[in-house]
Amino acid sequence: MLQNYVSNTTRYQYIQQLGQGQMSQVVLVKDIMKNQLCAMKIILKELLEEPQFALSMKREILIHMNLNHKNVVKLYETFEDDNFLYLVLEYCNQGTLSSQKAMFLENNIFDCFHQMLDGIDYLHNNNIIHRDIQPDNILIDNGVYKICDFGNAIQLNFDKLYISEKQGSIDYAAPEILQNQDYDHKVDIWSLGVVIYELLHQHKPQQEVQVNERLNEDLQILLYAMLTKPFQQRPSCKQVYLCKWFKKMMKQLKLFNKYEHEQLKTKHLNKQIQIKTLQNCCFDLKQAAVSHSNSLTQSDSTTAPMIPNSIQNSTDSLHDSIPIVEFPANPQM
Ligand SMILES: Nc1ncnc2c1ncn2[C@@H]1O[C@H](COP(=O)(O)OP(=O)(O)OP(=O)(O)O)[C@@H](O)[C@H]1O
Repeated sequence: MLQNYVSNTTRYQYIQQLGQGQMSQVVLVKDIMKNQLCAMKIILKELLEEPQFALSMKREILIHMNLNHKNVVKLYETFEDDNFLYLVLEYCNQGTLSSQKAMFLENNIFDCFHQMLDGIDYLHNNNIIHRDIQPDNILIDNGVYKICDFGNAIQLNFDKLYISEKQGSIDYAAPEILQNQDYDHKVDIWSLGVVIYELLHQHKPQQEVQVNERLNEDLQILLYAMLTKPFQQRPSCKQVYLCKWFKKMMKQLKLFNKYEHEQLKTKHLNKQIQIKTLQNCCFDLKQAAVSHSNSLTQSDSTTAPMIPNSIQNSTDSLHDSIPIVEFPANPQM
């Protein structure tokens, strides 16, 4: 039967069924024009008469079609005929994270962890909260982890920072969602924390989170932080990138940590500003000292100005501690 649906569209050639969602069929097709395999999600249009589902489909398409990131499944195009709505997606040849048989241990969890974080960080930077991060919604293609299923996602307006709509799978949903409280993008950090916890422990965290004490201490700290119930205290994506375990792992694997880079740049800049401020302050003091000594020795203009040692020492010690800083030529000197 599915073969007939797909043959309605001449561009896509049916190959086989990939899976079945609650409201859709997903099939593998070949895009004849691009000579490329794609996953096609086929939705019976009758189902769109249900307002909640229609809203979720609309959101899914509107949000998903504008996304472009390595760790997010691409939505190539959508079209419809009399009976069906079609979503043509990037095909992921290893199925979902939930279907993986591989064991995840401390030494191989980072690969999947940082890829999912990269995808979530991209969404958050575009004001999108996925709200349903769970193993069924992570697809894998040649070892690349990709977030899919934007049916629960929401794009925040600049004026609306907190929402209270109940969404996502209960098992992975943050406490603030389950308790009908206001929430923000940190709900995705909680869900990612549950996914990683589950991969490492083979069960979901209990009410009182207990991380395996044999795991690396810095990873334990990170998991506890991600699974912190008050979301104000839970880290953002950026804070996860900047935690000790992540920085260490990224360095070890020679991966570029953009937030660490940014942090170092800011630190360096701040030091330069601090030095320049201090320097200017020193120059002012030197000027003051010059004027002061001039006023004391008005009758003897050849006397060298008295510059307090403490000021000289302070500039010397700054030079010692930060050798990279170049002092600008100062006409007052
Ligand atoms: N891009 C893809 N590449 C490969 N397989 C896919 C792809 N998209 C979906 N699948 C397969 O189809 C199954 C169903 O897809 P999906 O969960 O997106 O449907 P759904 O209708 O959104 O489901 P639900 O309503 O339960 O969330 C997935 O579990 C997966 O096995």
